[in-house]
Amino acid sequence: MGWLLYGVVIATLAFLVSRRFRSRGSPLKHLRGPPASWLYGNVLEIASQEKVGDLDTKWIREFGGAWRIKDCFGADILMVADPKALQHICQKSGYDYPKDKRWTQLIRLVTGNGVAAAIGDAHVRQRNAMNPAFTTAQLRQYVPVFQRAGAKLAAKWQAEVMHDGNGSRELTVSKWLPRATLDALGEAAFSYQFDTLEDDSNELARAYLSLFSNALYSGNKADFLWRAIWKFIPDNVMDLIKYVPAGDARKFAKNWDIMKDATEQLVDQKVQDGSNGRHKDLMDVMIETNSSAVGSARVPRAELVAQVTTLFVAGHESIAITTDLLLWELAKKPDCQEKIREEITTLRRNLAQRGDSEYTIEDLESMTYTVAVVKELLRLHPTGYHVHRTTAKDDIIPLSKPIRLDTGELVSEIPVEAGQNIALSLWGYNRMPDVWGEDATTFNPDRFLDGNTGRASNVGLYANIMTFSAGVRGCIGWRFAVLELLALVVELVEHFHYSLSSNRPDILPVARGPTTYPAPRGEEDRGPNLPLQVTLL
Ligand code: HEM
Repeated sequence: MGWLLYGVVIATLAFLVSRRFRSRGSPLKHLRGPPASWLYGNVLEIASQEKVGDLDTKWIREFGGAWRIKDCFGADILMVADPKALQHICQKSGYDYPKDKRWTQLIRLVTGNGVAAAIGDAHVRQRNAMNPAFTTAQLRQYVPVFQRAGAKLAAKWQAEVMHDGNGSRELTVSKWLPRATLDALGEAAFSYQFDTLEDDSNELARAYLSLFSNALYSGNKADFLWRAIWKFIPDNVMDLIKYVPAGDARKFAKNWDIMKDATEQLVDQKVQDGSNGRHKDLMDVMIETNSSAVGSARVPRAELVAQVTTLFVAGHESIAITTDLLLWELAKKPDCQEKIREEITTLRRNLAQRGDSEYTIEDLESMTYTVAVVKELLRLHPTGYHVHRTTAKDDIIPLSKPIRLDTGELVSEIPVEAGQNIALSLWGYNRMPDVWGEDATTFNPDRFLDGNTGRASNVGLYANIMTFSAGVRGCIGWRFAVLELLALVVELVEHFHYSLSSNRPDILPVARGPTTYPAPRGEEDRGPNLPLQVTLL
């Protein structure tokens, strides 16, 4: 029954969509782009490319910093990697380039109507309620939490590698990292102990930990067609989609019910108890900011709950996967591990001299080589490799380097109509030879020590990279993420040496879902899966 409904809706809307796009005469019609099927456009090949970014690399080489790809049913998507275009869209145009409706709908299904899905006034209100939880003063309090989570994971790995007595073992590091980052976020955000490193039976933790695999491309092509028509469905009708007994919606709805019920209880308890004299966690700050807001600036309870689920979803797997990728790069570079260890030795010595056991933001940021490694990793491996936007009004997007149209004409700007979908290639920009030089695809942390932070300036939120996107919809947790990454590197590199697994050395960064992840060749469809040989030093 569900599939019948699915088929009828898709067939009807496909007809409408194709008429709409054929009749419009898009201003993108002379933009060059790859060949595409009418039904699936280029979206299927993006989800099934061998390595994330293979296509972006090919397309940038062929067409320059902006090109046209196709969505399902023949609709145009403007794809950009050009730094000036990204600055214009993300940093200079405020809310003129909102998220593509398909993505906000998907996010609403997964996390409720929190800040990542909210648009317009609701977004401003939610961002304002969240901002005070990410100030330097607040971040200072989260650093010891990151340190404890990393140390606990290191102890776990130590027990694992000592299990058969020889101090070296192949570990699937990606199995453990999301637990450590979820535990850290639980404590920093809520003073809540998930303790998933000890026991993963907590229902709420399981709901969060299984979300990522639910969002992967399962090989069901109909999901792409289904999502392509969401753009044309009014929001109140979309709210009923979770009841359609087919596709992603069903999986997400089940997860959402668990997350929502448990999170409501947590939020209500927090509102009632306050911080009770202990350090304020992220949620205490959000609740306090909200209770002093008046009228329409106040975030209603349902949004507050969605806010929390959003933070948990946005803030744990992203860091876990980035750490996977970081350990993978380090496993290929023993000299790099050694340099990091030298800085950790200095850090521990300084702490001992001060009589401290906990490090601070300044301690972490003074580890210049380690910071350069984290920057370089974030540049080479942006977990969210594409970000999707649309245009709220007609506009002209400037380019830093002209591109050639199919007429042969060279242009330095692209006119766009209201409602045009745009894919921002964060991956493409981060690896553009025009910006990063001829070694753009090489892992070389020294570029950040040599002051080569890219030839385009003031792009993105950190280190001139687009990994955290930018502007009003840029990542609110970017500094939280960088500090947690640094703390994890300290705790996980100090006593362990990493090398590639001799059984499965061929690791691919794959793109089966909205975020990339590492997996051995042949095991790409199973989600993050990084085996490394871990040796206790
Ligand atoms: C390495 C880790 C992370 C990466 C690579 C990352 C990346 C991103 C990107 C690219 C966006 C923009 C998405 C879009 O425009 O569609 C984003 C948004 C967001 N991120 Fe992160 N993020 C990371 C960690 C975190 C953490 C730790 C938190 C919170 C604790 C967080 C919270 C958010 C939120 C709430 C948004 C939505 C912002 C809005 O729409 O106003 N992220 N992130």
